[in-house]
Amino acid sequence: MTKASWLRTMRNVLDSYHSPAVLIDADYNVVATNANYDFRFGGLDGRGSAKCYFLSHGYQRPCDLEGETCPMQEARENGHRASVLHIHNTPQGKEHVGIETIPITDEEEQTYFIELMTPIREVSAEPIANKMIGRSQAFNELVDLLQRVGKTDTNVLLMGPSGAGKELAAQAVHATSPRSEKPFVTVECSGLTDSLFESELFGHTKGAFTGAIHSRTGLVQSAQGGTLFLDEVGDVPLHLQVKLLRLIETKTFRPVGDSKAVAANFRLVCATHKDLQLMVERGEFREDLFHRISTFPIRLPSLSERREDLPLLVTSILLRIDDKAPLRLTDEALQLLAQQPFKGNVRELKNILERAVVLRHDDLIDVDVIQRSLNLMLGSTSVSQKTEGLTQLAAQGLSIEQIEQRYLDALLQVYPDKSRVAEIAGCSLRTLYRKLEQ
Ligand SMILES: Nc1ncnc2c1ncn2[C@@H]1O[C@H](COP(=O)(O)OP(=O)(O)OP(=O)(O)O)[C@@H](O)[C@H]1O
Repeated sequence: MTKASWLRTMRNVLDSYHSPAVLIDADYNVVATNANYDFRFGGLDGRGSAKCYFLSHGYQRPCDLEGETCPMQEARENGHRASVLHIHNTPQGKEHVGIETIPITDEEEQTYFIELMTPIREVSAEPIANKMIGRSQAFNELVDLLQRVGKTDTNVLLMGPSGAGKELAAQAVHATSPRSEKPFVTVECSGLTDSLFESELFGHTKGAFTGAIHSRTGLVQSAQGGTLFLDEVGDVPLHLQVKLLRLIETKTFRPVGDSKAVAANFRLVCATHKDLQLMVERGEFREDLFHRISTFPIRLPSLSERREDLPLLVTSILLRIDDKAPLRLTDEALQLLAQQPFKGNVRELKNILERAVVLRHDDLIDVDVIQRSLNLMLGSTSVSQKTEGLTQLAAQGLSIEQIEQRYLDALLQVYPDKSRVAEIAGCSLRTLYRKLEQ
């Protein structure tokens, strides 16, 4: 077979793939593309060939010399498939793409590589209002893990500081999974009291207890076929953890008041900002449950570990706040933001920007407005002053519940908006109302 006819055959092979695919020679030249690649990425544009690193990234030299992993090099060295996550330039802007590189040889024993590309839709490298956003190395490593585990049915434990995006990451795992067409159900574990735990999770029959006028479907049943997301799993009290363990181990549950066990079918994703391993050592979290839920642990980077993403996040959040007005920050305003420690991560950034939008004079937000927005937060030190004497309260012999009530009362005196209070207290609005009723 001549080289030309071998290449023709390879084009047919590429066309048999549903995803964008290219054929690359050992010298980084893309020598053939399939129709899907041409449609999404613009093709070779009449050129016989082009360097893969130039086509995908605009680089003048191979990716590894630009500080990125080159899947082709790995495939060449190991002689088997290699996969990485890259950000590619496309006619639609920068896009996260999963790349799988397969080494092959032609009849003259020359090595070529087939590269299959899977555009990753759950995240974005461009400012978009409602997606998980980022471009930094730390973010890309996170996306790579979410994608890999997303395709399986493995239990995932998302760890990381508050406001870093654990819930968004859980949704990305679900959206990547074969269960994506089924429900994604969140269980807010903080604030689940003894009496609520079972009826919330497992549901109850009519008349199961006083006040159970109707039967009720539990969250586990609602997640049937889909993903059950246990948020703040570290907040489940020790004596209730055994019930969770039983559910996870047996994949069955019994609605309150029902004698029959029901089969549960869900994929488990948990999240926590607590150090569960330390809690296990202290006897605050069951070791068997910890091992069950942490099959695939993923640590989310804090915002300070991915500061390069700040400008992109700012644009996306401004778009989310108002997609009609072309809101922007001056360079000086962005610099002031970049100096903030962001202990509250993306959620804190969002709050600063929301306040700035309220305070702004026009669509270009300047440094003074950002400073005023930051000052408003500093002004809320009255909250910490009000809550400072917690240890004294404990010394008075008050229970955790009583201290919690005082904390919430202090927050309510400063913030009339209960959603804001729930956000600061780190619980859902529903949980806040429940606690206030108590
Ligand atoms: N990468 C991201 N891109 C865009 N928005 C983000 C990103 N990460 C987080 N956010 C936003 O920040 C806020 C907090 O995110 P999320 O609730 O997922 O954090 P969390 O880690 O689950 O917080 P907590 O531990 O307090 O529950 C949300 O409004 C979310 O949309």
